[in-house]
Amino acid sequence: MNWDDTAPSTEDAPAGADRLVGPDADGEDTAVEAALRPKDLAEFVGQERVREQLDLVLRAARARGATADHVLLSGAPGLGKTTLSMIIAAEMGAPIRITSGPAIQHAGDLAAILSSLQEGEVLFLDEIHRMSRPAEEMLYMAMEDFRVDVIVGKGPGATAIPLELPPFTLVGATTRAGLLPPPLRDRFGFTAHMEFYAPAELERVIHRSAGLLDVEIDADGAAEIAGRSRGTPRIANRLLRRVRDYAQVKADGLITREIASQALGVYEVDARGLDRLDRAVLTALLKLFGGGPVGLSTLAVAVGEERETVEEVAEPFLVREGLLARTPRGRIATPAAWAHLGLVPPQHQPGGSGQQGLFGP
Ligand SMILES: Nc1ncnc2c1ncn2[C@@H]1O[C@H](COP(=O)(O)OP(=O)(O)OP(=O)(O)O)[C@@H](O)[C@H]1O
Ligand SMILES: [Mg+2]
Repeated sequence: MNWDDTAPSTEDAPAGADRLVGPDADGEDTAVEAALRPKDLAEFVGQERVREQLDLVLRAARARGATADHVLLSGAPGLGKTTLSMIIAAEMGAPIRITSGPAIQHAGDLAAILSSLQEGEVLFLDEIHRMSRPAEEMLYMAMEDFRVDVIVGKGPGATAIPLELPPFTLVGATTRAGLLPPPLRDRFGFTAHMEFYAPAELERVIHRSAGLLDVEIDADGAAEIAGRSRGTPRIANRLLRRVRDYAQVKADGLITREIASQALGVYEVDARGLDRLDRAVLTALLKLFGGGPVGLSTLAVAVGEERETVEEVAEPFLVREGLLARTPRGRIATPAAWAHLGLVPPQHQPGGSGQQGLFGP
């Protein structure tokens, strides 16, 4: 049993990975994302500050005829980190090599990759926070001095053979910048913090994807999907595909506000982007516990889910949306939660417990 609330979850098969509004890529996403990825900075929607800063970094490097500084991309899943890494390579006219932290368990794995890089190449290291310690230490030196020490042999006879590397650009991506050791974080010349997207930006993502997928959609239809996409382009693209199916089967193909709303109703994604699990958690909190405070375990039992599922799959978005708050005394619902589910909070009488409306006579 895991009593440590701050322990990172195992990320191999995240609970809720099959949700329509889940932030992680599913099999279908993987197949279509390549086609929907913006190819250069100009096509990349939103993230104005990141785009402007990155544009300067890349332009300056190009003007100097140099390899760009190492870049760290941090942000929630589905916000465009992989996409940006490919854009960095494209903008630099450089090839890109793609690997990930979990794939590099031994320092030797990293040495093999580093020593085969071409000059100027972009090395994309996804989930960089999940690299092993020895590999991480090798990376420090590679990033700073473009050199690695390859250890040959074992025990007292082991020797370190220095190996020069061509200059390269490391692009690291992480959903948890806080887990990166400071010496690693400090070796990046530029860190881009990716934010959730505003509805208007998601509308642009949706119109762009609709064009590429040859789907007809009007402005209101795009706005309706954007409002349910939880600030995440990956979710926007996924909802667009489901609404397209509905529009083809049930209507003439054109996505209007009404069609989008009906389609996402079928998939139980509500006007604010909550799905069935999110609403079950909120409903239990409001109806069974008068809005809380209630402990996580009790809440999980009430909705028939694992504690971790409620905590890691449902709660982050509910907290972000200001519908639920985690307090030392337990989970509580905010006034916005009552309003969203169309329920009336129990009367708060002076000096009363606040639960009399539900539990009183
Ligand atoms: N700014 C953007 N403009 C247009 N489309 C975008 C943008 N950002 C992301 N997308 C689209 O969203 C999808 C997911 O993006 P991407 O794979 O880059 O996310 P990620 O941050 O790498 O996610 P993960 O953390 O799961 O690896 C892609 O299909 C991409 O086309
Ligand atoms: Mg990615």
